[in-house]
Amino acid sequence: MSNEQKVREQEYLNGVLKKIDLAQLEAEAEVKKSNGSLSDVAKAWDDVRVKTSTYSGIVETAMSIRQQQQAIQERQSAKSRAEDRYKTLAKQKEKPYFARIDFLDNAEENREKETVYIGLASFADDDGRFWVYDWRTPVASIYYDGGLGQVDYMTPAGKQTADVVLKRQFEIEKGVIVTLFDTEEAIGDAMLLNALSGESTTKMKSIVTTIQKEQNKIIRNTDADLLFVQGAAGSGKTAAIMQRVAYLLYRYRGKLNSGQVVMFSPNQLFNDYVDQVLPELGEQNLVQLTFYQYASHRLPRFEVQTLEDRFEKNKENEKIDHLLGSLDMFKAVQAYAQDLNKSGLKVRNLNFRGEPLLSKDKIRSVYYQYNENYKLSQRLEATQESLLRSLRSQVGVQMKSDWVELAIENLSKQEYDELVGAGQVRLGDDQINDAGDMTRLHQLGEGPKERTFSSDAAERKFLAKKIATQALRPLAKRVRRAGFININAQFVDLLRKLPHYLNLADYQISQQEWENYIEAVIEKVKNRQLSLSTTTIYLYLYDLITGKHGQREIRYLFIDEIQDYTPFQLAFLKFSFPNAKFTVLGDLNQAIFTQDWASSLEEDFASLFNPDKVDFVELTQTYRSTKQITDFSKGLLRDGKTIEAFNRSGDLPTVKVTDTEAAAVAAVKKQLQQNAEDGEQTAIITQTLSEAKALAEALKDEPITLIRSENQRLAPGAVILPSYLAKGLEFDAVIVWQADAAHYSKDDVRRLLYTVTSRAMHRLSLIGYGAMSPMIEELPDSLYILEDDNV
Ligand SMILES: Nc1ncnc2c1ncn2[C@@H]1O[C@H](COP(=O)(O)OP(=O)(O)OP(=O)(O)O)[C@@H](O)[C@H]1O
Repeated sequence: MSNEQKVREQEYLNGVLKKIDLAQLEAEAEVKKSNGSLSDVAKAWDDVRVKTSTYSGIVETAMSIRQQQQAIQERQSAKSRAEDRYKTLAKQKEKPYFARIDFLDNAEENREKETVYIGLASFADDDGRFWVYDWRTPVASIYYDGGLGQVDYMTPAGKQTADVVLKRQFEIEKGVIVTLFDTEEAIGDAMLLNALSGESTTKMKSIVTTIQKEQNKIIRNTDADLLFVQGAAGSGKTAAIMQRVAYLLYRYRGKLNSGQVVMFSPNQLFNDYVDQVLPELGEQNLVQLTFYQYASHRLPRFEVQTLEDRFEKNKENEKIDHLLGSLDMFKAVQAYAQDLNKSGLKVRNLNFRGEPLLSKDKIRSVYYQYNENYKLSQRLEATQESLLRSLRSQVGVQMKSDWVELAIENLSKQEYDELVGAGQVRLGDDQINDAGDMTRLHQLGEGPKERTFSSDAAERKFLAKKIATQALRPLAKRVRRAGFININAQFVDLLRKLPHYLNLADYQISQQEWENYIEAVIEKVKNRQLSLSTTTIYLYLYDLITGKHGQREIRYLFIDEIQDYTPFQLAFLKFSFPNAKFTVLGDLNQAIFTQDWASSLEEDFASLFNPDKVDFVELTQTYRSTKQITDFSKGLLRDGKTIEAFNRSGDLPTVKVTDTEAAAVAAVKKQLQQNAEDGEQTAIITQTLSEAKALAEALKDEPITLIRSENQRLAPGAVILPSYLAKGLEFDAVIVWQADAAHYSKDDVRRLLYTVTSRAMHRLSLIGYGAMSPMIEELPDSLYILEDDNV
């Protein structure tokens, strides 16, 4: 790169910065102006005359209040627009752009060379000249999608082709170009290497300057209803979808807001880890939650199984879990619910004063009096209406009953006043808040009013009606909430009848095993506990019976770590978010909950969508770890060959197996100190929580934080955490604890070992005691350094 070119680029940069300065001054003036006009409008409140003596006066007052409100709203939004612009400009001033492309647009006849600078946001001056283009504009796609020469890119008007003649990348700091280089590749390795060599922080960063071609496909996909991303650990799946959200919010600005984008993430720690990416890109955060949070929010009275419990304690029922998580099960629930249209609804009596007022039989006969063409939801609605009518007619019956008579006699003065509404001060002028209040005031007339009755009988009737209505109100509420349906009994009934809807033998489950399982579930339900798979079935059944339509306003749904979901859960999410387009990310090699059947997940889920609307992207290149760490972790897998390490070099992983546990703890301490000296943030990853606790106790003199629950915050400095909480996260250095034969020898923890080792960016140490893990022993010696056990 000639010096002359560098000087010219710096001149361009200076020009941009000057324009940004000007624009910032304007934005500042705009903020001030809107502040001023806001206070003018506020003062105008004094001019609003409150006229309440005549109806036209009230209407006039209401109109001027409304106008006032509108004026304030307009000024307020002008103010926040100006403030947003000011903030964006301030950010742009630090680093207005990071790349430049020169190209000839094949669509244009005279084919003049165009130059486009690409940054985090567009910047145009008052004359409409674009100095910088947002990375999400169609033309910016050229930068990510190819090297020099012909490149296709998508615009809202269709596919375009450009002939790229220059790609230049910049590092700008405080208004000065630090480095710049031309590249022929999509994104130069040098830039990527630079981006990847940094230290980890507790927050994920945006990757816009170095988005890779395959990731760009994920980010800009707008066609698919289901976009399935399969990618190795550290291949940037999460990074890509965070940028995808920013892209979608930009592309559909005005039609889509961040509240309509939901992400299901593996744990709360992960939510914390990624929550800066979108704000860094100038967008608001999306809604993030875990499946556990979603389910337990919907079932507040149940204790839904936690991650810890799911991972550590519930491994005995694999066959049954397989069945409960299957699409067969999903369809069986549907078929069962369909049959409830004919018979079989489980209801409970609606008791009043200890007696059934609306008995089970009565409710059931109402429910089934409608013809078979009714949907379950219509049937329920019609039943509710009918039961509410019965309750209303009960008011008349109850009014004449002895208990009401007694209640009237026993009324205290205060209760009496409350019932008749006597002595209450009517709405006075001092209580007028808005035009609605004023209209009410007009209708009520003025002054407090005592209620008088024409006769004792009239008074008694009035009181009796009030008392009976009040007493029946909780029952009406239960009817409205469909509280007469005995959903627990219904759920157990579903499990009992399941063999009519699917073949247990397909899942190698005997009748006896199934019955035993049902007994265990009944016990759990009595204690208000549900496993994650049963929770989903329970919710689905409930939604089918009550006709819940799901959250229609959600437009995009992201599911990270999809391999830990069951097909049932996914089908349920599709049902619950009927208008959402799905982007799901997974790595079958990191399936730590669902094990073997994870391999059919992709197919199962895709079968729920129109095949023309399903896209699949595979990411094989990994970015997180050094080549040495990636080669080691992929070596642990039976079929890890397709994973390609990015060529960033570091030390070989070390493996140390000591004779005793105490010696292994000492080795961990030593490694921790070494990492701290080298400025590498360490995570010690254990298999289970109890092991994490035990090790934390043994290391209690070290500055280290135990992360025991997914709801905890990720702390800076060294941490110790169980494997299932490390999902999706990354650390400079990882120490895998108990990496030995006693803990890592069965094949079912192979993926787990892969998952935990792939969390390391720069340094990986495996420490255990007793015998070496056979999974490590199988690896070629060249992949790691075996340290002897003298500490
Ligand atoms: N194009 C890129 N440029 C710079 N850094 C990248 C790029 N792609 C990914 N990375 C970085 O690589 C690391 C791993 O990315 P990410 O966490 O998105 O991977 P993942 O596929 O979700 O991994 P896992 O399945 O293990 O959770 C992150 O630090 C991310 O910032």
